[in-house]
Amino acid sequence: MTTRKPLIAGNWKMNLNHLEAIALVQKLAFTLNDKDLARVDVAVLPPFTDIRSVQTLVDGDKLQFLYGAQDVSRHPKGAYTGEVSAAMLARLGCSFVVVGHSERRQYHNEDDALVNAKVKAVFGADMAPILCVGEGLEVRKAGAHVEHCLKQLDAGLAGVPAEQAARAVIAYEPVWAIGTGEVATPEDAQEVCGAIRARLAELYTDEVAAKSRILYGGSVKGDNIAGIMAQADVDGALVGGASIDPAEFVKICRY
Ligand SMILES: O=C(CO)COP(=O)(O)O
Repeated sequence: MTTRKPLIAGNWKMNLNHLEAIALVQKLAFTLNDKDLARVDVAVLPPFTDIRSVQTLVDGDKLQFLYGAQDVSRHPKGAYTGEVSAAMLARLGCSFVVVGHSERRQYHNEDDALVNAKVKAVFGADMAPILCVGEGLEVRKAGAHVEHCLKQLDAGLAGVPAEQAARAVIAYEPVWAIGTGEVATPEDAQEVCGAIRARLAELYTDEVAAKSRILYGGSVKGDNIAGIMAQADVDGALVGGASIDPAEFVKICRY
């Protein structure tokens, strides 16, 4: 049986100023010890402008943290004003890039084709995408949530070969649970995460499915993480609001 090391990733979104960002990483570094980091992978996902500083802290103090970005350009280079390429992020030591977050799908009109192109750009630069899927409230009420998420998964991974897919991190983030305080039940999280793993086995192989880490995201806090992590197919969490509060994030990492 493949054992998957849990991953707790903090998506800071567009929060914190530069000094607060540095202070947060320093607090996490001070609090999380080798035992914690042997048990779980901990990653922070700052805005682009803070990644270089996070890299300096991680390299300078030989911290065991991972880090990544919240978005990436689909283009490799060239005249794309305002864009940041996957190669640029890889050179900054990023391990992960969030792709297809519902906030980008919703506010920046990112469709499945763009999400797929970004997933490929991230793999092409030897990083791992954190591919987000998740349904809105209407879809859930209609009982079509599993189907909806699998469709987003299929589209996000279209044309991605098995050797890359095994590195993918998939995050199930129901839109109705993001920033609302309304966390999914552990059973809800397991239903969709289990379906995602079964689909990875169909799309690729049992081995790919067994290796891929599947996260839950949406109102994860220190007092609800344990039940979610107890589920067979939940390998970690993508944490928003609680990830910029060091005490709360540490509590989550120590679920
Ligand atoms: O969107 C999320 C992480 O990507 C979840 O955000 P919250 O934890 O604030 O609900």
